[in-house]
Amino acid sequence: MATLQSCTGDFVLGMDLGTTSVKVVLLEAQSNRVTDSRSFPTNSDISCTTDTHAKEQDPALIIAALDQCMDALPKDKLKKVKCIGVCGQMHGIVLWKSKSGCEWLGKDEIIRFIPKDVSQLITWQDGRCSADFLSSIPKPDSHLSVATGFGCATIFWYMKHRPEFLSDFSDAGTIQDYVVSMLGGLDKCVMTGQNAASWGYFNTTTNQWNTQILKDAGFPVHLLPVVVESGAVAGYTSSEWYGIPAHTPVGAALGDFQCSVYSCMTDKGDAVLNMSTSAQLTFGMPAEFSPPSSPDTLCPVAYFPYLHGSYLAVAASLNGGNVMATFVRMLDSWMKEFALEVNKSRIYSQLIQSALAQPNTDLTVTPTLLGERHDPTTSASVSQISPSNLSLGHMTRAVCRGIIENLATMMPPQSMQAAGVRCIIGSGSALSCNPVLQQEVERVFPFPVVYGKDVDSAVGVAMVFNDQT
Ligand SMILES: Nc1ncnc2c1ncn2[C@@H]1O[C@H](COP(=O)(O)OP(=O)(O)O)[C@@H](O)[C@H]1O
Ligand SMILES: O=C(CO)[C@@H](O)[C@H](O)[C@H](O)[C@H](O)COP(=O)(O)O
Repeated sequence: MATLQSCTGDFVLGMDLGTTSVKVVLLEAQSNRVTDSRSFPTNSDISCTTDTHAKEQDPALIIAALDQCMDALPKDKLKKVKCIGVCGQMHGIVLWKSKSGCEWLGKDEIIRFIPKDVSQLITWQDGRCSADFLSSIPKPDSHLSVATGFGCATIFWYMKHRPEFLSDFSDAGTIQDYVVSMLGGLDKCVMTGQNAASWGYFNTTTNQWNTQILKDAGFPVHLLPVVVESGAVAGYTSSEWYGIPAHTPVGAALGDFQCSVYSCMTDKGDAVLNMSTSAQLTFGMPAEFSPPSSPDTLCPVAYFPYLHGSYLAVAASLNGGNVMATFVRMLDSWMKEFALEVNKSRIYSQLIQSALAQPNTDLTVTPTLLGERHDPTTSASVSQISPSNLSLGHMTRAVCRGIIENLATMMPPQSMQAAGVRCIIGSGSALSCNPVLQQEVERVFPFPVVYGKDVDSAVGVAMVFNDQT
């Protein structure tokens, strides 16, 4: 596998293909400082009328948001990029035809690609694999269980319900693997253990897919990506791209949650609370830790591969910033019924302002709109309602409190203390843009809390590849 030792250039480009937005940063290699960052929402959700559990996104719109970001970065600096690091939403799957997954276009001196023979992205929020369905597929040889929204579970679902869909494609990966494949002109998708673990049927100890188990079940194993080390180079840009020279190294894609950790964890006693569309509370396991041999499906804490063979203990909640976003969408649609049009960011700022003026509430919101992987059938609820606690401030405070308390239920502060945690680092834009969530973190957890910025995963992936050179 190629290395980065001999790369010259002044900047590393970091990219995070998130569930809600795409973020890019330019990291100055010498100082390890971010000089420029851009973020654009993808607005890529596809509404599926036939299956309400389906959660899909349009890759063309994700790449359009990436184009907006790239177009807004300083052109002189892009010419001096020495390496590209990519991360993004884990677990999900997109399929494509390996020879024609994109088309390259050149206009006004800008060379870019657009998706061509590519499926929709079936995301980590997808709920089409029911508990019954999941119990009908083989048991994995892994310490990680398989949940709905995981790439391999989604392939099993298509095998049963729409096998002809799969035969249209020769390659598959997460959306971040797709981007790496297109930039590098790869014939076969490569994937790091971080993303492979998020698909299920991957043994993190041997760093291999459960190929025999999958073959025995008739699974199309030719769709499985080739696994490489986290931190490895996947290939080199096959063309100039937004001024970045051809032949620039592209790192194999990493998970967004591991990259958010890399951007800010400096000490063994640090835990990281990342909140974007979803939320993860995590801390590093000792170097000698090895995971159990089989999964505990009822445990809210999982052990995900990080770097150099180490693991992160993580409470990965499906209910983070998306809960606030759903609340905002609900208010927006109610107001539209009254023929009122209020800008979404105005709704966020009013909610936050109202909740800051309401520091406490007895209203209780259980925020688990999407269930949780260890408890998929749980749903959200509002309780302890009284005539005096129905203001916007009470409701927003209760939503934010519920999101944080749910995380504390999944990873209790006592267990964090016992593991040596002394400080929480807050990251992700849902947290950095919302002081009410910040107050609730500080109230619920008995640790000092410090905050990062809103583009942390993009910074983290740039740092990973800068540290290799
Ligand atoms: N104007 C805003 N004020 C506060 N929070 C916001 C605002 N807009 C979006 N958010 C929060 O940010 C979340 C999305 O964060 P983002 O970093 O874009 O996610 P991802 O990395 O998953 O793409 C939303 O789910 C919402 O909770
Ligand atoms: O579920 C996990 C890890 O198991 C998540 O932490 C993982 O980061 C996924 O990428 C997210 O669910 C999606 O990330 P984001 O778009 O919410 O930032």
